Amino acid sequence: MSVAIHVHNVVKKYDSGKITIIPGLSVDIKNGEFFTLLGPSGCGKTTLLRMIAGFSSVEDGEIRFDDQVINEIPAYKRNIGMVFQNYAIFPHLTVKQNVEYGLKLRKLPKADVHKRTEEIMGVVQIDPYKERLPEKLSGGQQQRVALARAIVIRPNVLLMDEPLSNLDAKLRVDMRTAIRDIQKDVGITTVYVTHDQEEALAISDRIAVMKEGTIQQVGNPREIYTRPANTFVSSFIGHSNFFKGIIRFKGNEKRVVFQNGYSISMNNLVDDVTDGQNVIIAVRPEQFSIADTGLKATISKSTFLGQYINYEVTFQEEMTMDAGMSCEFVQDLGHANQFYDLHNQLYLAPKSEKINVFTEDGERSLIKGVKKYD
Ligand SMILES: Nc1ncnc2c1ncn2[C@@H]1O[C@H](COP(=O)(O)OP(=O)(O)OP(=O)(O)O)[C@@H](O)[C@H]1O
Repeated sequence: MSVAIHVHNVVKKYDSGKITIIPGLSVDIKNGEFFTLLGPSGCGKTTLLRMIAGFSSVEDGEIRFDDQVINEIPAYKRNIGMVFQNYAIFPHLTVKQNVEYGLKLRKLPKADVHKRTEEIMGVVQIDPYKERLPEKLSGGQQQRVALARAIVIRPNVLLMDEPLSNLDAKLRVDMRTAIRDIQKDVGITTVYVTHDQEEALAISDRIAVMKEGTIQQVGNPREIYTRPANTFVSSFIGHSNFFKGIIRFKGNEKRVVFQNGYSISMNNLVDDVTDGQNVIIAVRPEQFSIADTGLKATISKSTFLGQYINYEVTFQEEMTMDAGMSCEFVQDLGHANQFYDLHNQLYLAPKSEKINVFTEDGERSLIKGVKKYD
């Protein structure tokens, strides 16, 4: 029976309380949801996952599965399925024996063991190799075995820690689609850890973006990408070009003005912005269009990526947040009719309806709830 997971004010300390890794974190994960913890290395994703699993103690706060507090329940009684980066399957057992293992441990009747094993091997598509030893399987196939072994026991929750990071790029993409489909098929609450933002966007119902043991934002992939809560999320998920700017009121209209005087009208800024307020304007590489006037950019590098050309550009130093910052824009080859070489100069104009504006310290978004995106 799949459950909701409630994490309430949870604290993690190491070194007899001297180091605090998670200072008090709360998050609610819905029943049946594919929920991803995403953040840079060392931010505490694995620590949080291990606390949910019961492998790591909880110093303060509470973790509940539905209504049941599980803080003191040992890992083996939490009925959890886990999949790790290093597949953790038994090398001396065949695929079928690996999958059966957890069921036999639970002393299920033989007929049930057989039925459930066959069923799951079908779901994750490993039945053709069921008599093989793991060493005779590819990485992707081994990871399917690990997944089958984790879900065959019908756990309350499925926890996955960077399960794809040992696979090559193409297989990662295939496997993430497979994992997503299988998770929806069996409908089990899943917490997935990754530091790969593209993977998180592709696979998740919702994502929690973490930094230094705190959650910066929780939202569905589209919200996280299009409406990041602060500049950390904005630059961690995809690329953002940050410019210094200032808010100007012109009658009923609110504008953000770049340092070179170029301005764009914003119709969805929060009410508490003030005339003359310093802000940070975040423009995604794909949010620029080439124009006759706007921000003057010089091409410093161009990379052909098949469907797109990615350009690195420099703007006037005082316009960007820091002088060494790499700025980027992309040109969709399907629509572009002119291409640029090194040192070429051009004007880039941000498409204003999607631009995010943040407070000067980058901590808060100044755009308020825009619900519809094109
Ligand atoms: N047993 C431990 N004792 C002391 N510090 C620890 C211990 N385990 C983890 N840490 C520290 O806790 C922090 C969070 O680690 P954690 O493994 O949760 O990060 P992560 O976000 O999963 O990173 P990665 O993506 O690199 O796996 C790190 O700074 C790590 O050094």
